[in-house]
Amino acid sequence: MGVKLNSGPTIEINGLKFTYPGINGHPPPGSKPLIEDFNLTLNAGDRCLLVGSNGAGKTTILKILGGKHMVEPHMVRVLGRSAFHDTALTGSGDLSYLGGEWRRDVAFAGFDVPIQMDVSADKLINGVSGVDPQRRAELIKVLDIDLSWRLHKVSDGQRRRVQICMGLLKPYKVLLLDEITVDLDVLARADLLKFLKKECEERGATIIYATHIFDGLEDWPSHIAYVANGKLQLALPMDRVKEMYKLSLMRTVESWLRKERDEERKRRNERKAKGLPEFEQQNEGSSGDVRAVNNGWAAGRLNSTIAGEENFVFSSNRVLRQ
Ligand SMILES: Nc1ncnc2c1ncn2[C@@H]1O[C@H](COP(=O)(O)OP(=O)(O)OP(=O)(O)O)[C@@H](O)[C@H]1O
Repeated sequence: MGVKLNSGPTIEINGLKFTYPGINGHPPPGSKPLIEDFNLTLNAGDRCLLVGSNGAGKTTILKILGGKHMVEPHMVRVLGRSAFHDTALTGSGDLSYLGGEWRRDVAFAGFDVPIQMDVSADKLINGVSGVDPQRRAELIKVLDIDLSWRLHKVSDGQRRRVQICMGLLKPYKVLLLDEITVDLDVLARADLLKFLKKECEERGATIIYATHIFDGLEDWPSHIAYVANGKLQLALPMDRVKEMYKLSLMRTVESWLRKERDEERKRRNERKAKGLPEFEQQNEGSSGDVRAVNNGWAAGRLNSTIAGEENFVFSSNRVLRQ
């Protein structure tokens, strides 16, 4: 549930629209946006799971939030600022993004160090200045890191632990995680998730976590956001999801993705029957409709094919049926 440390939302996505630029740096003429009509509001303490099928747009959304792609400043506000235009947000460590290119490198003293190079965990982790020694020690313990590890000689999972430790050293206010736990063993993943939850509950951090791995996540998120074809299909507090679906998290998400896939197949067959190309031009056409309301809450009309024609407003701790 949201911790009332900050006044106002920590993350606000308002009518986000985004198209990847073509080779000339501009969106190809006539192309449909990859992300469209996307609205989401999160508060301090919220832990939002971002789910969706491969290619749904999760990484793109996280990268936009992380200031890696330019969008109009009003479309994405992190801690009340535009992540792309206000570089101090990431520079200060208030906003941290772990994913994408980060998977190949470790940010170290202003440089990106390839994670396979011959350098010790000690040098990397203790080489970052301005870090609270207690926080550093806690992270080393949580991730069970041996400081004598040399990055080029350890396993993928051990390297990943060092990398995650580096990414969490500064006490971020907003953390964007793009599936970072794939290499971790069950224990390391469970301990990390517990640490991240504590960060939200005690410090009021806000986390968005995009993942396909639901093991051990049952009681982790406070909210879940489901994206399909670049559109937000559903955004709800977890309590509400459990109440509505009465299934495990994995089975719930599975049911959404199955419906989405079946509908997509049906659409393709209909197109074929009409003599149209089976696959639509990328991001052409979409379904779902979500809008923001003025008081900073997000309102979502669930895609009728997913959960029936119902309207919900969610804040960090309650759902109102409209
Ligand atoms: N740099 C790029 N240029 C053009 N299109 C891109 C680029 N990166 C991603 N895309 C396209 O954007 C769509 C969404 O990709 P994205 O990586 O955001 O999906 P995702 O939901 O994170 O998928 P996954 O679960 O597989 O990681 C895909 O169709 C992909 O092909």
